[in-house]
Amino acid sequence: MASSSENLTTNSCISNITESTHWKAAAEAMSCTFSEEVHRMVTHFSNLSSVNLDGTSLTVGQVTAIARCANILISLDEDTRARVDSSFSWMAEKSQSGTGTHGVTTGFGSTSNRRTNKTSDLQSELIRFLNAGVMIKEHLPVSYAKAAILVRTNMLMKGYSGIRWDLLEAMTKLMNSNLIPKLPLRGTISGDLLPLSYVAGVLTGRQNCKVLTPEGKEILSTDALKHIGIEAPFELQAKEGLALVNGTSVGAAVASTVCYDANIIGHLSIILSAMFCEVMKGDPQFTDPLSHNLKHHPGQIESASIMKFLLDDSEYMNDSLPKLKAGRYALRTSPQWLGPQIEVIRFVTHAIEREINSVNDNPLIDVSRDMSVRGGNFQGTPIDVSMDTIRVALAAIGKLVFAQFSELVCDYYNNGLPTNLSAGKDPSLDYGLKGAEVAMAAYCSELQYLANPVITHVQSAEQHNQDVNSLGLISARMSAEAIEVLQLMIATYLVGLCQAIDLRHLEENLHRVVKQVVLGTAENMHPFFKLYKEDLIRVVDRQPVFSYVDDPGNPDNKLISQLRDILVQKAFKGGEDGAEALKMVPKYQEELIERLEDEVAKAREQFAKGDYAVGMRIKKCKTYPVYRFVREEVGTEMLTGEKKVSPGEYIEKVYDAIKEGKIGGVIIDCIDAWNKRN
Ligand SMILES: N[C@@H](Cc1ccccc1)C(=O)O
Repeated sequence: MASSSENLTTNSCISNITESTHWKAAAEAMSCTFSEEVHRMVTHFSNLSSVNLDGTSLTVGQVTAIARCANILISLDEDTRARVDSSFSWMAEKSQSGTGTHGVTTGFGSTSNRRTNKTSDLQSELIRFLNAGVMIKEHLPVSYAKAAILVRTNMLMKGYSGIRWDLLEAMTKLMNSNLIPKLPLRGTISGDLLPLSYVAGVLTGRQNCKVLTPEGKEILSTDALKHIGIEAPFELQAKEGLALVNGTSVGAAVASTVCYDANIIGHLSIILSAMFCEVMKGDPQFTDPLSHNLKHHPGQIESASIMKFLLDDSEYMNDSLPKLKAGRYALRTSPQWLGPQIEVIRFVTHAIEREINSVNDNPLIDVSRDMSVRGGNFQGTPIDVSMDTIRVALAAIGKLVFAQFSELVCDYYNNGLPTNLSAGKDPSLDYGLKGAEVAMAAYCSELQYLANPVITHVQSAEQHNQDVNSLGLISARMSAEAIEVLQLMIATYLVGLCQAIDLRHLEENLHRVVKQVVLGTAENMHPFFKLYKEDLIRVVDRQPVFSYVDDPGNPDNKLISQLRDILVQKAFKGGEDGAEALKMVPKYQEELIERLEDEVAKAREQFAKGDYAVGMRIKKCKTYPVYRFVREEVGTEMLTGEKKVSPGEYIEKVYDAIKEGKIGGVIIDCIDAWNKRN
């Protein structure tokens, strides 16, 4: 993705590039499917062992991998060295010539009317006064700080900032040794001046700037520098302080990880909607391409196509058990709902990928034109707008997950599954996922609250010099929080879906036994009963197993009463034979009850031991990787009141596995064939 805009920001003849070139590059970067892009992103993330920074080709997958893994080696692309060096030399020369360059020989921001020729001292003072953060209780998580340094280094490679190569090398060595400057969590508005000033503080050996070791120990900046072979801290030269701090790298780094996770969640929610259709025994017609092609939104079309692919020969769609007539909106319109969200996620991801490969410094040095240019690329509006927007999409996905989960756990909607999805023998002592349902509502509410925009909260700052400022990092942090909450919802939902799949399996096994008992008992009665076998089977097939199976011996349960009714009706119309058969109905009922109690109990025991008369449908489904992940890779089982394991114990395990990045592979396993098919 980044590669398609490659060179648009490094070309020395930038003025020759027309506006439309960039729109074209942005559009062309979207020419593959969302799935292909997610596939590539996950592969970047999972197989990364090294990254060579050249200022143009960094991806959100790479940033996320480096944020989260300690052993990815970062190097600087030697081919870019000449341009970095020449911008530094240009600045060094000009700083002596007495021309006023903002932040080089003048003061900063609203105070740029001041003048000095002590260019090095000015940069030290910049870092000192920007070290205004507080880190006693909280600081920016180390993973984000590392990603921020990565993104900053990448942008400095572009050669418009007037910074020494040695400083870039020092930043790279710090990252490779996992010695990460401690940055404040809060205090940034447009450019990430405050947090980045602590990176500069470490490089210049400031005593208040600390570094965190891989073991989480806090060490002095000077000790960290010694560790990477730098005995004397750097003395910043003209413009170098500004080059380090005046930009969007921290917000862009956090936003990169948000985009990575959002792509995974966005894609997963398409797969989970198909799985929802399977366990609900929904009608898959909602995936028919006609609807989607006629609406012609690419995200919707792709979502529906993936769902159709997953459902086309799904074992759940092909059995004889009752189907949902028309799914509710959370199922039937899931492609319409998810399509726009993945379009937003994609668009945002591309914007963030442009940002991490952009020049977001000020002032800029154009050696080719022998001038510096004052502008405002530190303004992180692309980050704020992207992160505000993605949060709305995340909230909408969460809403869908909530709606699907709510249908699934309620027997009024779930097409024959037990209420609360409780799987125990005695529903009065098993409330299944009721607690998880409550938690889900809490998560969903928090997520919707987080969807509020940040950009509407801008204050005019720094004596009205920064009278609009983008708050990119704040918005990225809020989005990272939204991701956390949504991941909790997804983990909870996954446990619910797998519970439902196991219940369908139990249902089938019990259904088989009930059918045998109903017919077997009829066989032993009056021959008349045999004539009505089909009717008896129809009753068994239509009546959901879980509506009677917890109390199979109760003569008033729905199965027994319907069987009795049908036999009585038929007997009344059956002449002499019927009259005789009618007398047998009480006996049939008595025997049926006795055998059902016995056989159902036995079948339950057998099922609990993993001895299945009817195999697992899910194993033959294209969504099986999801089930396998939750049950085998994570290590969970069907929950029952009898087993004493609480839902939270399993949800936590699933959440943990998601956090470890394991769900990406599950998505690839599910849609690999779909990707290849295209
Ligand atoms: N971001 C400001 C520079 C600045 C630095 C430090 C404090 C205030 C302002 C600019 O480039 O215009």
